[in-house]
Order: sequence, then structure tokens, then C-alpha cells
Amino acid sequence: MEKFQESMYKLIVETSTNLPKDVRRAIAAAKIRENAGTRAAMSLDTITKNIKMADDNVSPICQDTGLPTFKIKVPVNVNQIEMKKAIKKAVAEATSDTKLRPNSVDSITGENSGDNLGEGTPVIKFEQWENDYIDVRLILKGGGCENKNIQYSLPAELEGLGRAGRDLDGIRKCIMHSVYQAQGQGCSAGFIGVGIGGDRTSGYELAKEMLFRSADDVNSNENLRKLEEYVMENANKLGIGTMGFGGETTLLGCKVGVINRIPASFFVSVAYNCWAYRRLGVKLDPATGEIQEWLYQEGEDVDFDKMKEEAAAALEEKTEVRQVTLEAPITEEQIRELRVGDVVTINGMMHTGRDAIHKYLTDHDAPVDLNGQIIYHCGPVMAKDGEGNWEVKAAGPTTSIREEPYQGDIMKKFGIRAVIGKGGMGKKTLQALGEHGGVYLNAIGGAAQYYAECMHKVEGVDLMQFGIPEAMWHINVKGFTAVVTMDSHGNSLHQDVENSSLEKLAQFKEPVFK
Ligand SMILES: O=C(O)C[C@H](O)C(=O)O
Ligand code: SF4
Repeated sequence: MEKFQESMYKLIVETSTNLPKDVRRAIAAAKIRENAGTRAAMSLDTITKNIKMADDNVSPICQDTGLPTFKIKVPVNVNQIEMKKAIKKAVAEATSDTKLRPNSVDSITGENSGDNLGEGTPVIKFEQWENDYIDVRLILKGGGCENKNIQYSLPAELEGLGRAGRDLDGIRKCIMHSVYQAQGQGCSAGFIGVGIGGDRTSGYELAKEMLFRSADDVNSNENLRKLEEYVMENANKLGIGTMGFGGETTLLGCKVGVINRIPASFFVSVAYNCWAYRRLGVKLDPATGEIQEWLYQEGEDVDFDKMKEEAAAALEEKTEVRQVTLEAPITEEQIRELRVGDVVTINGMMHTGRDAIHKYLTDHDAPVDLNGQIIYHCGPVMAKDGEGNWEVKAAGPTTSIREEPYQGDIMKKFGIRAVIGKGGMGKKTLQALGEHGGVYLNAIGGAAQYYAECMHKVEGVDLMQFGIPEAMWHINVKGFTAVVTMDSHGNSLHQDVENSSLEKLAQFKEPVFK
């Protein structure tokens, strides 16, 4: 088994940087469905460009490399204790090589362990089997989509859909609702794994297990096959679209599994995975630990480069989008000029700030003058170059809604004019944008390579005690592009899409599976 650690390192690097073929095909199909020039088409263009960049740079597709979760099947007589140790070493090594972001945080003190190791991380689960090879599967599922997982206890009353009973039709309603409630916050278009039955724990376990199925397999259970097909056909009619911008594709895959339950409980558990669906697997020789075969890599590959050229040609014909360039410090007048739908290109300084920073800034001074400045909701992957200077390795936006309790007050307190994030914010922030003169800019979630490329100089860092993802990085950017989705005139694209998708959800109220 001398090669096992090396094989695990390869599996981690490939999973983080190279999206599997079945996922690429699903994204390519979505791209073909969108009309050129729409926000959804432009977002998918950025996404496919990012996938290609991650390939070329061998760098994380998304900066949030999640909670590494390994599922392993072993023949009897394989030493699981040694395998666990080797996996942990491989995880630490991949973290120090910036293929994984340091993501293991003490839940009480907030301290980041720095190497992805800690109580409960990574997750490693073993099962014995009678085959003569080892099967290791890895999923890197980020926090934004994990937060959109949902568990229903039937019977339930669901917004838009009415009563969901303890039958196949009730399950259908839960799944449709799960897609609606995620909106764009889990970086749609997403993939869902659904677990029917079990208890609260085993139900979610099954839902996540479903994410290990191939995107294009067919369910052998006839009822579940019909259910999966129904969801795939109808969830896209919700019109949530890529990043919640509206559009033809909201869901890229739906896999449903079932286990028995106990009489009093009836759970439907849904695991939501973003488009950056990073899961791979390998078959290993149990004697040497060497990789014999890569999984999820069968079938046709997609040439995103060719698709990009076609999209660029189509885009040139559509020029009605207003383009604005901004550089901090930004004035209130400049902000009040902006309207939902404008595309903003940023040059100059921006400052990262996410969960820990927002909490901190409520009762502390800012380490730098934020007047007229731009805050970027982002937890980057960073590395030091040969001369000890920080370099951005991956830096897409994080889900902004978590900062909703703080954002408006902090913008007013420090004079911040623009926040960049993804998934949108709520009523409190929208009101503050109007009162203070602020704007919310939506960047494309998961496009970590695409944005890292615009970040040409790290000018400094403060509050490093919060760990790399949560520190405040001061970054000089060139050509950072985002869309205005909430403006100072009370407009919110997120609110509009949520309202219209709720109306559309109501068309699925009538029973389908009797
Ligand atoms: O933690 C992050 O960088 C992003 C997170 O996965 C999110 O989607 O909000
Ligand atoms: S930022 Fe988006 S793409 Fe990245 S892990 Fe979070 S949900 Fe997924």
C-alpha cells in the first residue's frame, strides 16, 4: 500500500481542479438552452471559462473546497487505520499546495486549523465488500450549497404547493419546493440528491449518497425513475436560472433513493449541490494502493473553448447592456446612477470581508478607511510566492445573505458604497442601499479562477486571526466584472425572481402521482 497516499493526493487534486465529464456535459447542455446575450448565458459563459482555467492552472474550480468527504469500499483484510492516516496526510499536503482551502474551523473558538484536519474533518467512511479492489470516492461540497440542503417531515404544508402528504405525490412536492427555496444561493444551476425515508440522519446520508451517482444514469426503481424525470422536466420551469438571474436551466440533475422508515416518521431529505459539482472516484489495487481506473470519466468530453467562441460571436450582436467602470473611492452620485441590470467593471482596490469580519465590524473600527470603498464577500485561497508576497489562487464570491443582519448598518457606519457577493441580500440591506446610496453587485459564484486572474496585487491583509478565508484582504484588481442586482432605487432582481418563481411553483400544486 506504499502508493496509497500518493493516489489519495492525486484524487484530491483532480477532484478540486478538474470537473468530471458527466458534470461538464450537463453544463454544456444548459448553455445550449440559454439564449445568447441573456444574463444566464453570460453567466454560463463565465462558468465554462472558469472550468477551463481550473484545468489549465491545476487550481481549485471554486475557492470553497468544502468538507472533504471520502467514501471507501474495501476488501476484507485491508488496514483501514493506515488508510485513514494516509488520507489525512494527503489532505494536509493538498492544503499546503493550495489545492484545498484551509476549511476546518473550531466551532466554538473560530480558530482555523490551517491544514483541513481537526475534530470531524475530513469525513472518511468505510464499508467492506467482496470485490477484490478498493473503491474510493471523494466529494468536495462547498458551504453555500450545503446551507441550501433541506429536510421535510411529512405531512407538511408547503408555500405555493399546499399539502404534501405521505405518498409519492407528497415527495414530488417536497422536491419541487427544495429547488424553489434554494433560489440562486447555492450557485444554481444545481444537482440534487434526494433521500426518501430513514431517520433524520440516515435520510440525509442517503441524499448525499445519491450525489455519488453518475449524472446520466437511469434509476432502476420505476417509481423513482418517473419521479426523477418529472423533476428534471419541471424544475426548469421555475425560471430561477443560473445564479438566480432567471433563465431556462435551474436544475442540472436529480437522483432519488429510498430506504425504509419507522411508522411515525416520514422524511424527505434533499442535498443540494452547486454547478461546481466536484466529485470523483478511483479504483485501487489493494496490494499497492495504485490507481487502476478513474470513475465518472466515461463518455464524451466537452470542448468549452469552442463553445466560448460561439458565445462570444453571439454576444457581439447584443449590446443593449449598460457597462459602467468604477474605481474606489466611489461617490454617492456614481452609485445613484446605477440600475439593476448594469454591468460594472471594477479597477483598483477592493477589500474582502465575510462572516467574521461583518460581526467584528459591528463593534470595532475598521483596520483601513472604508469610506467610498468596495467590500467583496469572499474567502480566497491564498499562497505566498518565492519572495514572501501573497498571491490569490482562487477567489469567487461567497453567499451574501449570511451578512444580512449586519450589512446595512456596516455600510452606513463606514461609508462603504458597494458590496460584491452572490445570491443577493434581503429587505434590510435593500432599504439601507436606498437610504445611504449603496449598490449590491452579483459576481458569478464558483468562478474562482476567473476572478483570481483579475487580482493582480495583494496590497495587504488584516485580521489574520480569523484565518485565511475570513481575514480582510486588500486587493488591487483590474477588470473585475459583476452585475448590479440590487440598486439604491429599491430594485432587487433577487426579489423579482423569487416572486415570479413562487408563482410558477403554484402550477405544480395539482396531484401528478396518484
Ligand atoms: O465559503 C465560500 O467561499 C463560499 C461558499 O461555498 C458559498 O457558497 O457561500
Ligand atoms: S461558492 Fe458556489 S460553487 Fe463554490 S462551493 Fe459555494 S455554492 Fe458551490
